[in-house]
Amino acid sequence: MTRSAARPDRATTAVTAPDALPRALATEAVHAGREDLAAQGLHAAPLDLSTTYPSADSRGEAARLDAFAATGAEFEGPPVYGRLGNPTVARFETALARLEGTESAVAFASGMAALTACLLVRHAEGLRHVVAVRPLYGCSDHLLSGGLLGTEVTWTDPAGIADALRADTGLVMVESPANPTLAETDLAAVAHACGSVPLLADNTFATPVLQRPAEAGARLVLHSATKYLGGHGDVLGGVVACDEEFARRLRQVRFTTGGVLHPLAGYLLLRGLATLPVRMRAASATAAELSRRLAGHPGVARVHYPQLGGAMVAFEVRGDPHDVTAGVRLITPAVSLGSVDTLLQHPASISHRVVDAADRTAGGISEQLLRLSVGLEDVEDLWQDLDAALSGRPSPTLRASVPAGGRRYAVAAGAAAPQAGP
Ligand code: MET
Repeated sequence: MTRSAARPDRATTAVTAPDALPRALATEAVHAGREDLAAQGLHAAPLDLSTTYPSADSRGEAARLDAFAATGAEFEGPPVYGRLGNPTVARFETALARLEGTESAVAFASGMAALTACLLVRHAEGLRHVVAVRPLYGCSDHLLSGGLLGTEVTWTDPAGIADALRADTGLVMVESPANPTLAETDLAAVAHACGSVPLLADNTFATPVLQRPAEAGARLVLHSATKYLGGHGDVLGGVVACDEEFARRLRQVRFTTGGVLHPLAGYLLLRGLATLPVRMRAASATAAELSRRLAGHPGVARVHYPQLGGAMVAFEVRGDPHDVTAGVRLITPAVSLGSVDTLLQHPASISHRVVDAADRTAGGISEQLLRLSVGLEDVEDLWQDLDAALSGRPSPTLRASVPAGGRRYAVAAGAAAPQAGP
Protein backbone atom coordinates (compact mmCIF):
# COMPACT_ATOMS: atom_id res chain seq x y z
CA MET A 1 0.00 0.00 0.00
CA THR A 2 1.33 3.42 -0.92
CA ARG A 3 2.03 5.73 2.00
CA SER A 4 1.02 9.23 0.96
CA ALA A 5 2.20 12.22 3.02
CA ALA A 6 -0.49 14.28 1.27
CA ARG A 7 -3.31 12.48 3.05
CA PRO A 8 -4.38 14.46 6.13
CA ASP A 9 -4.81 11.29 8.18
CA ARG A 10 -1.16 10.31 7.62
CA ALA A 11 1.49 11.31 10.11
CA THR A 12 4.52 12.94 8.47
CA THR A 13 8.11 11.78 8.66
CA ALA A 14 8.78 14.63 11.10
CA VAL A 15 7.03 12.63 13.79
CA THR A 16 8.39 9.16 13.02
CA ALA A 17 11.87 7.68 12.93
CA PRO A 18 13.64 8.91 9.76
CA ASP A 19 13.93 5.44 8.28
CA ALA A 20 10.40 4.35 9.22
CA LEU A 21 7.43 4.52 6.93
CA PRO A 22 5.05 7.27 8.07
CA ARG A 23 2.30 5.76 10.17
CA ALA A 24 -1.33 6.66 9.66
CA LEU A 25 -2.91 8.91 12.26
CA ALA A 26 -5.21 6.09 13.39
CA THR A 27 -2.16 3.93 14.07
CA GLU A 28 -0.37 6.70 15.96
CA ALA A 29 -3.52 7.30 18.01
CA VAL A 30 -3.34 3.72 19.29
CA HIS A 31 0.45 3.35 19.70
CA ALA A 32 2.07 6.76 20.32
CA GLY A 33 3.29 7.23 23.88
CA ARG A 34 3.15 3.50 24.51
CA GLU A 35 6.20 2.26 22.57
CA ASP A 36 8.10 1.11 25.66
CA LEU A 37 5.26 -0.85 27.27
CA ALA A 38 5.86 -4.27 25.70
CA ALA A 39 9.55 -4.18 26.69
CA GLN A 40 8.40 -3.59 30.27
CA GLY A 41 6.02 -6.54 30.05
CA LEU A 42 3.00 -4.21 30.17
CA HIS A 43 -0.03 -3.76 27.98
CA ALA A 44 -1.90 -0.85 29.57
CA ALA A 45 -0.01 2.35 30.47
CA PRO A 46 0.94 2.46 34.15
CA LEU A 47 -0.73 5.13 36.27
CA ASP A 48 1.86 6.89 38.49
CA LEU A 49 0.07 8.84 41.23
CA SER A 50 3.26 9.88 43.07
CA THR A 51 3.39 13.41 44.39
CA THR A 52 7.08 13.10 45.23
CA TYR A 53 10.05 10.94 44.21
CA PRO A 54 12.56 9.64 46.78
CA SER A 55 16.25 10.39 46.36
CA ALA A 56 19.16 10.02 48.79
CA ASP A 57 21.23 12.36 46.61
CA SER A 58 20.25 15.94 47.58
CA ARG A 59 23.13 17.44 45.61
CA GLY A 60 21.95 15.59 42.56
CA GLU A 61 18.41 16.86 43.08
CA ALA A 62 19.71 20.44 43.41
CA ALA A 63 21.54 20.04 40.11
CA ARG A 64 18.42 18.66 38.43
CA LEU A 65 16.29 21.56 39.71
CA ASP A 66 18.91 24.07 38.57
CA ALA A 67 18.92 22.47 35.14
CA PHE A 68 15.12 22.70 34.92
CA ALA A 69 15.19 26.36 36.00
CA ALA A 70 17.79 27.07 33.32
CA THR A 71 16.28 25.08 30.45
CA GLY A 72 12.76 23.78 31.17
CA ALA A 73 13.83 20.48 29.58
CA GLU A 74 11.84 17.40 30.56
CA PHE A 75 13.31 15.35 33.39
CA GLU A 76 15.07 12.15 32.57
CA GLY A 77 14.21 9.78 35.35
CA PRO A 78 12.08 10.71 38.36
CA PRO A 79 10.90 14.35 38.22
CA VAL A 80 11.74 15.24 41.89
CA TYR A 81 8.16 16.38 42.61
CA GLY A 82 4.77 15.94 40.93
CA ARG A 83 4.48 19.58 39.86
CA LEU A 84 7.64 19.23 37.75
CA GLY A 85 6.47 16.30 35.68
CA ASN A 86 4.68 12.94 35.66
CA PRO A 87 5.40 9.88 33.52
CA THR A 88 1.71 9.08 32.86
CA VAL A 89 1.01 12.65 31.78
CA ALA A 90 4.18 12.57 29.67
CA ARG A 91 2.78 9.64 27.68
CA PHE A 92 -0.30 11.69 26.81
CA GLU A 93 1.92 14.64 25.84
CA THR A 94 4.06 12.44 23.60
CA ALA A 95 1.01 10.99 21.88
CA LEU A 96 -0.71 14.33 21.33
CA ALA A 97 2.47 15.88 19.91
CA ARG A 98 2.72 12.97 17.49
CA LEU A 99 -0.88 13.45 16.36
CA GLU A 100 -0.49 17.22 15.92
CA GLY A 101 2.88 16.82 14.18
CA THR A 102 4.82 18.94 16.68
CA GLU A 103 8.06 18.31 18.56
CA SER A 104 6.45 18.54 21.99
CA ALA A 105 3.27 19.06 23.94
CA VAL A 106 2.69 20.35 27.48
CA ALA A 107 -0.43 19.36 29.40
CA PHE A 108 -2.33 21.46 31.93
CA ALA A 109 -5.22 21.15 34.36
CA SER A 110 -7.66 22.64 31.84
CA GLY A 111 -7.73 24.42 28.50
CA MET A 112 -7.89 27.75 30.33
CA ALA A 113 -4.76 26.88 32.36
CA ALA A 114 -3.05 26.03 29.05
CA LEU A 115 -4.03 29.36 27.46
CA THR A 116 -2.98 31.23 30.60
CA ALA A 117 0.46 29.62 30.44
CA CYS A 118 0.90 30.64 26.78
CA LEU A 119 0.07 34.24 27.67
CA LEU A 120 2.37 34.21 30.71
CA VAL A 121 5.31 32.92 28.66
CA ARG A 122 5.01 35.92 26.37
CA HIS A 123 4.12 38.42 29.13
CA ALA A 124 7.30 37.38 30.98
CA GLU A 125 9.19 38.53 27.88
CA GLY A 126 7.46 41.92 28.00
CA LEU A 127 5.09 41.01 25.17
CA ARG A 128 1.65 41.75 26.60
CA HIS A 129 -0.20 42.59 23.41
CA VAL A 130 -2.35 39.96 21.72
CA VAL A 131 -4.11 40.17 18.36
CA ALA A 132 -7.20 37.97 18.26
CA VAL A 133 -10.11 37.11 15.98
CA ARG A 134 -13.66 36.72 17.34
CA PRO A 135 -15.38 34.53 18.12
CA LEU A 136 -13.28 32.53 20.51
CA TYR A 137 -14.58 30.30 23.30
CA GLY A 138 -16.22 32.68 25.79
CA CYS A 139 -13.71 32.22 28.62
CA SER A 140 -10.76 32.64 26.20
CA ASP A 141 -12.34 35.93 25.10
CA HIS A 142 -12.82 36.90 28.74
CA LEU A 143 -9.24 36.02 29.73
CA LEU A 144 -7.85 38.18 26.91
CA SER A 145 -10.18 41.15 27.38
CA GLY A 146 -10.86 41.08 31.13
CA GLY A 147 -7.46 42.43 32.17
CA LEU A 148 -6.70 39.74 34.78
CA LEU A 149 -3.23 38.97 33.38
CA GLY A 150 -2.54 42.49 32.12
CA THR A 151 -3.07 41.41 28.52
CA GLU A 152 -3.88 44.12 25.99
CA VAL A 153 -5.93 42.77 23.12
CA THR A 154 -6.68 44.07 19.63
CA TRP A 155 -9.70 42.34 18.10
CA THR A 156 -9.67 42.18 14.33
CA ASP A 157 -10.78 40.07 11.40
CA PRO A 158 -8.22 37.82 9.69
CA ALA A 159 -7.56 40.43 6.99
CA GLY A 160 -6.61 42.98 9.65
CA ILE A 161 -4.04 40.89 11.51
CA ALA A 162 -0.90 42.20 9.79
CA ASP A 163 -1.89 45.83 10.45
CA ALA A 164 -2.74 45.08 14.10
CA LEU A 165 0.73 43.71 14.94
CA ARG A 166 2.94 45.85 17.20
CA ALA A 167 6.47 45.62 18.55
CA ASP A 168 5.06 44.21 21.82
CA THR A 169 2.67 41.68 20.23
CA GLY A 170 3.33 38.32 21.85
CA LEU A 171 0.69 36.17 20.19
CA VAL A 172 -1.98 36.08 17.53
CA MET A 173 -4.92 33.89 18.56
CA VAL A 174 -7.59 32.29 16.39
CA GLU A 175 -9.99 29.38 16.84
CA SER A 176 -11.12 27.49 13.76
CA PRO A 177 -13.79 26.21 13.51
CA ALA A 178 -14.71 28.79 16.12
CA ASN A 179 -16.70 28.22 19.28
CA PRO A 180 -19.68 28.54 18.96
CA THR A 181 -20.44 29.80 15.43
CA LEU A 182 -18.14 27.32 13.62
CA ALA A 183 -16.71 30.19 11.55
CA GLU A 184 -13.61 28.97 9.72
CA THR A 185 -10.31 30.77 9.29
CA ASP A 186 -7.65 30.07 6.66
CA LEU A 187 -4.89 29.16 9.11
CA ALA A 188 -2.09 29.21 6.52
CA ALA A 189 -3.06 32.74 5.43
CA VAL A 190 -3.24 33.90 9.04
CA ALA A 191 0.12 32.29 9.88
CA HIS A 192 1.62 34.15 6.92
CA ALA A 193 0.12 37.45 8.15
CA CYS A 194 1.66 36.87 11.61
CA GLY A 195 5.22 37.07 10.30
CA SER A 196 7.49 36.22 13.21
CA VAL A 197 4.76 36.55 15.86
CA PRO A 198 3.61 33.10 17.05
CA LEU A 199 0.15 32.06 15.92
CA LEU A 200 -1.85 30.22 18.59
CA ALA A 201 -4.63 28.16 16.99
CA ASP A 202 -7.31 26.59 19.16
CA ASN A 203 -7.90 23.21 17.53
CA THR A 204 -10.40 21.89 20.08
CA PHE A 205 -13.32 21.54 17.65
CA ALA A 206 -11.41 20.06 14.69
CA THR A 207 -8.89 17.85 16.52
CA PRO A 208 -5.81 16.60 14.61
CA VAL A 209 -8.08 14.11 12.87
CA LEU A 210 -9.51 16.88 10.69
CA GLN A 211 -6.83 19.57 10.83
CA ARG A 212 -3.22 19.95 11.94
CA PRO A 213 -2.62 23.68 12.44
CA ALA A 214 1.15 23.29 12.92
CA GLU A 215 1.41 22.17 9.30
CA ALA A 216 -0.31 25.44 8.34
CA GLY A 217 2.28 27.45 10.31
CA ALA A 218 0.70 27.77 13.78
CA ARG A 219 3.45 27.71 16.40
CA LEU A 220 1.07 26.84 19.23
CA VAL A 221 -1.85 24.42 18.94
CA LEU A 222 -4.24 24.65 21.88
CA HIS A 223 -6.78 22.07 23.02
CA SER A 224 -9.30 21.86 25.71
CA ALA A 225 -8.50 18.17 26.17
CA THR A 226 -11.76 17.91 28.13
CA LYS A 227 -13.57 17.68 24.81
CA TYR A 228 -12.73 15.30 21.96
CA LEU A 229 -9.31 14.18 23.22
CA GLY A 230 -10.84 12.71 26.38
CA GLY A 231 -14.03 12.00 24.54
CA HIS A 232 -16.18 10.66 27.37
CA GLY A 233 -17.07 13.73 29.42
CA ASP A 234 -15.18 12.48 32.46
CA VAL A 235 -11.86 14.33 32.46
CA LEU A 236 -10.83 18.01 32.54
CA GLY A 237 -7.56 18.94 30.87
CA GLY A 238 -5.74 21.21 28.47
CA VAL A 239 -2.69 20.85 26.26
CA VAL A 240 -0.45 22.94 24.01
CA ALA A 241 1.32 21.22 21.11
CA CYS A 242 4.35 23.22 19.99
CA ASP A 243 8.09 23.25 19.31
CA GLU A 244 10.41 22.15 22.13
CA GLU A 245 11.72 25.69 22.66
CA PHE A 246 8.28 27.03 23.57
CA ALA A 247 7.45 23.81 25.46
CA ARG A 248 10.39 24.45 27.79
CA ARG A 249 9.02 27.87 28.72
CA LEU A 250 5.55 26.39 29.20
CA ARG A 251 6.91 23.70 31.57
CA GLN A 252 8.61 26.40 33.64
CA VAL A 253 5.38 28.42 33.83
CA ARG A 254 3.46 25.26 34.72
CA PHE A 255 5.87 24.55 37.57
CA THR A 256 5.69 28.14 38.83
CA THR A 257 1.90 28.53 38.62
CA GLY A 258 0.88 24.94 39.37
CA GLY A 259 -1.78 24.28 36.76
CA VAL A 260 -0.71 20.65 36.32
CA LEU A 261 -2.79 17.87 34.79
CA HIS A 262 -3.66 15.15 37.30
CA PRO A 263 -2.03 11.79 36.42
CA LEU A 264 -5.43 10.05 36.31
CA ALA A 265 -6.53 12.67 33.79
CA GLY A 266 -3.35 11.96 31.81
CA TYR A 267 -4.20 8.26 31.85
CA LEU A 268 -7.77 8.88 30.69
CA LEU A 269 -6.65 11.28 27.97
CA LEU A 270 -4.11 8.80 26.61
CA ARG A 271 -6.84 6.17 26.51
CA GLY A 272 -9.19 8.65 24.85
CA LEU A 273 -6.70 9.36 22.08
CA ALA A 274 -6.75 5.72 20.97
CA THR A 275 -10.36 6.04 19.80
CA LEU A 276 -10.22 9.69 18.70
CA PRO A 277 -10.12 8.98 14.94
CA VAL A 278 -13.07 6.54 14.97
CA ARG A 279 -15.10 8.73 17.31
CA MET A 280 -14.49 11.83 15.21
CA ARG A 281 -15.37 10.14 11.95
CA ALA A 282 -18.54 8.52 13.26
CA ALA A 283 -19.80 11.64 15.03
CA SER A 284 -18.91 13.84 12.04
CA ALA A 285 -20.97 11.70 9.66
CA THR A 286 -23.98 12.00 11.97
CA ALA A 287 -23.42 15.75 12.41
CA ALA A 288 -23.30 16.30 8.64
CA GLU A 289 -26.60 14.45 8.25
CA LEU A 290 -28.24 16.35 11.13
CA SER A 291 -27.06 19.68 9.68
CA ARG A 292 -28.75 18.79 6.38
CA ARG A 293 -32.01 17.89 8.12
CA LEU A 294 -31.91 20.96 10.37
CA ALA A 295 -31.51 23.20 7.31
CA GLY A 296 -34.89 21.93 6.08
CA HIS A 297 -36.70 22.22 9.42
CA PRO A 298 -39.36 24.95 9.64
CA GLY A 299 -38.26 25.79 13.19
CA VAL A 300 -34.69 26.55 12.08
CA ALA A 301 -33.70 29.85 10.46
CA ARG A 302 -30.03 29.08 9.75
CA VAL A 303 -27.53 26.26 10.13
CA HIS A 304 -23.77 26.60 10.54
CA TYR A 305 -21.70 23.55 9.65
CA PRO A 306 -18.00 23.82 8.76
CA GLN A 307 -16.56 23.03 5.32
CA LEU A 308 -13.99 21.04 7.25
CA GLY A 309 -16.71 18.82 8.70
CA GLY A 310 -16.65 17.78 12.35
CA ALA A 311 -19.11 16.83 15.01
CA MET A 312 -20.32 20.33 15.97
CA VAL A 313 -23.41 21.98 14.51
CA ALA A 314 -24.74 25.45 15.33
CA PHE A 315 -28.19 26.65 14.35
CA GLU A 316 -30.46 29.61 14.87
CA VAL A 317 -34.01 28.78 15.83
CA ARG A 318 -37.13 30.79 14.95
CA GLY A 319 -38.82 30.15 18.31
CA ASP A 320 -37.52 30.35 21.88
CA PRO A 321 -34.13 28.60 22.11
CA HIS A 322 -34.71 27.90 25.82
CA ASP A 323 -37.77 25.82 24.93
CA VAL A 324 -35.60 23.69 22.64
CA THR A 325 -32.92 22.99 25.28
CA ALA A 326 -35.68 22.21 27.77
CA GLY A 327 -37.48 20.00 25.27
CA VAL A 328 -34.83 17.46 24.35
CA ARG A 329 -34.98 14.07 26.07
CA LEU A 330 -32.30 11.82 24.55
CA ILE A 331 -29.91 14.71 23.96
CA THR A 332 -28.30 16.07 27.12
CA PRO A 333 -28.99 19.76 27.72
CA ALA A 334 -25.51 20.71 28.91
CA VAL A 335 -22.50 22.84 28.06
CA SER A 336 -19.21 21.25 26.94
CA LEU A 337 -18.70 19.09 23.88
CA GLY A 338 -16.85 16.14 22.44
CA SER A 339 -18.43 13.45 24.57
CA VAL A 340 -19.88 10.14 23.37
CA ASP A 341 -23.35 11.54 24.10
CA THR A 342 -24.93 14.45 22.25
CA LEU A 343 -25.03 17.78 24.12
CA LEU A 344 -27.08 20.89 23.38
CA GLN A 345 -26.52 24.34 24.89
CA HIS A 346 -27.42 28.01 24.42
CA PRO A 347 -24.09 29.87 24.03
CA ALA A 348 -25.50 33.31 24.98
CA SER A 349 -26.58 31.78 28.33
CA ILE A 350 -23.63 29.52 29.13
CA SER A 351 -20.43 29.06 27.09
CA HIS A 352 -20.30 32.74 26.05
CA ARG A 353 -22.14 34.30 29.00
CA VAL A 354 -18.97 36.05 30.19
CA VAL A 355 -18.59 37.89 26.88
CA ASP A 356 -20.14 41.35 26.76
CA ALA A 357 -23.53 41.18 24.97
CA ALA A 358 -22.49 43.66 22.26
CA ASP A 359 -19.27 41.70 21.61
CA ARG A 360 -21.28 38.48 21.42
CA THR A 361 -23.52 40.00 18.78
CA ALA A 362 -20.55 41.38 16.85
CA GLY A 363 -19.04 37.89 16.90
CA GLY A 364 -22.18 36.36 15.39
CA ILE A 365 -23.47 34.81 18.64
CA SER A 366 -27.15 35.71 18.54
CA GLU A 367 -29.77 35.01 21.22
CA GLN A 368 -31.34 32.52 18.80
CA LEU A 369 -28.18 30.43 18.41
CA LEU A 370 -27.94 26.89 19.78
CA ARG A 371 -24.82 24.70 19.72
CA LEU A 372 -25.04 20.95 19.27
CA SER A 373 -22.15 18.58 20.02
CA VAL A 374 -23.04 15.40 18.18
CA GLY A 375 -22.14 12.14 19.88
CA LEU A 376 -22.23 8.51 18.90
CA GLU A 377 -25.96 7.76 19.13
CA ASP A 378 -27.97 6.59 16.14
CA VAL A 379 -28.80 9.46 13.79
CA GLU A 380 -32.52 8.58 13.60
CA ASP A 381 -32.90 8.65 17.40
CA LEU A 382 -31.15 12.02 17.56
CA TRP A 383 -33.27 13.46 14.78
CA GLN A 384 -36.50 12.25 16.37
CA ASP A 385 -35.52 14.04 19.59
CA LEU A 386 -34.35 17.25 17.89
CA ASP A 387 -37.36 17.41 15.59
CA ALA A 388 -39.73 16.96 18.54
CA ALA A 389 -37.98 19.64 20.63
CA LEU A 390 -37.94 22.10 17.71
CA SER A 391 -41.61 21.42 16.97
CA GLY A 392 -42.74 21.74 20.59
CA ARG A 393 -43.89 18.10 20.68
CA PRO A 394 -43.03 15.75 23.53
CA SER A 395 -40.12 13.53 22.64
CA PRO A 396 -40.80 9.80 23.01
CA THR A 397 -37.26 9.07 24.18
CA LEU A 398 -35.97 8.86 27.74
CA ARG A 399 -34.33 11.90 29.26
CA ALA A 400 -30.68 11.17 30.02
CA SER A 401 -30.39 13.39 33.09
CA VAL A 402 -31.72 16.70 34.26
CA PRO A 403 -30.08 17.98 37.42
CA ALA A 404 -32.13 20.78 38.95
CA GLY A 405 -31.56 22.86 42.04
CA GLY A 406 -29.09 20.45 43.58
CA ARG A 407 -31.65 17.64 43.65
CA ARG A 408 -31.21 14.44 41.72
CA TYR A 409 -33.91 13.26 39.40
CA ALA A 410 -34.41 9.92 37.73
CA VAL A 411 -36.72 11.00 34.97
CA ALA A 412 -38.67 9.18 32.33
CA ALA A 413 -40.48 11.44 29.86
CA GLY A 414 -43.51 12.97 31.57
CA ALA A 415 -42.86 11.33 34.96
CA ALA A 416 -40.48 13.28 37.17
CA ALA A 417 -39.54 11.43 40.34
CA PRO A 418 -37.54 13.71 42.65
CA GLN A 419 -35.12 12.02 45.04
CA ALA A 420 -33.30 13.56 47.97
CA GLY A 421 -29.92 15.00 47.03
CA PRO A 422 -26.76 14.04 48.92
C1 MET B 1 -17.92 27.02 31.30
S1 MET B 1 -18.67 27.05 29.81
C2 MET B 1 -17.92 26.20 28.61
C3 MET B 1 -17.18 24.96 28.52
C4 MET B 1 -16.67 24.58 27.13
N1 MET B 1 -15.42 25.20 26.83
C5 MET B 1 -17.70 24.84 26.04
O1 MET B 1 -17.50 25.61 25.15
O2 MET B 1 -18.74 24.26 26.12
